[in-house]
Amino acid sequence: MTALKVVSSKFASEIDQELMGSKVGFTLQQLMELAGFSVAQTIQREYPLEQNKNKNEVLIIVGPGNNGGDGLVCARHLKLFGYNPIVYYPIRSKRTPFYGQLVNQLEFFQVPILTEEQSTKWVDYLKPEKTLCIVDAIFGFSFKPPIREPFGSIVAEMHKVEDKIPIVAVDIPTGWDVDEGPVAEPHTTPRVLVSLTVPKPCSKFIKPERTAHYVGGRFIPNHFAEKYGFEPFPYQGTDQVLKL
Ligand SMILES: NC(=O)C1=CN([C@@H]2O[C@H](COP(=O)(O)OP(=O)(O)OC[C@H]3O[C@@H](n4cnc5c(N)ncnc54)[C@H](O)[C@@H]3O)[C@@H](O)[C@H]2O)[C@@H](O)CC1
Ligand SMILES: [K+]
Repeated sequence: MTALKVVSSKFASEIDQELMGSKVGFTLQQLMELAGFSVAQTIQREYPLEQNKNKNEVLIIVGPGNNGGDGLVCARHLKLFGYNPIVYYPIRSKRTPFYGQLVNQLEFFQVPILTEEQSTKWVDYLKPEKTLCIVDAIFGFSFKPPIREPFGSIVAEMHKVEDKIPIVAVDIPTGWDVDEGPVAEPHTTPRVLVSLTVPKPCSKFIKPERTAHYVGGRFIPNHFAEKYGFEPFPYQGTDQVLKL
């Protein structure tokens, strides 16, 4: 058990900017690949296929920003791990051509992405007998409540099924205020939270008996963590995630 250390939404975005600034020089693509990979690795730890013989579907709900991008990457890795990911991507980002490339990769990997027509019936893809978990890649640390449509209705539907089908939240449980936690409706309560780089303050509101907490996105050196005032996480070996 590691002492929980958090950074505010303001620091989280500063960390991002510094990593992708001219001095350090990471690209968004590099960080997103590791972030999405770490979410897929967490799912493999929490819901191994060997222990879930008749279930292999994972519904990945993808939002319009970088949190959504992490979800697209996660879907590709899950497919490689032997899962059957299905992607629901209601508002496709045009922010950079990179999102289109991630979608092309999913098509290449034969990962289904719900069409506009299928999207109206996306809840039909939530089947407790088949769906291992839902990946909440809707919003991350740039979310500001109140939630706008169509995501308000989507989150309300997720909340209805969350006791039957576990939700794995990427970085922030969607609907939660990044610093204040589950203060607004609608919101979901995940079974698993994967904090990226370092947990955000809202993670203090998760209940350990309900939600397993992992940190992933293993891409910063120890001196950088210390500069932002948090202890480096003791990842083991080649692991991309650490259960807190
Ligand atoms: N260093 C890191 O930790 C990394 C973070 N990444 C991911 O990037 C995320 C942050 O990405 P972004 O800054 O793109 O932001 P988000 O993905 O959190 O969300 C931004 C999008 O949400 C919309 N939005 C915000 N509030 C809304 C509301 N109330 N209703 C409806 N739409 C709303 C915005 O218009 C924008 O399109 C992180 O949480 C993490 O998942 C990774 O992709 C890369 C590395
Ligand atoms: K999320």
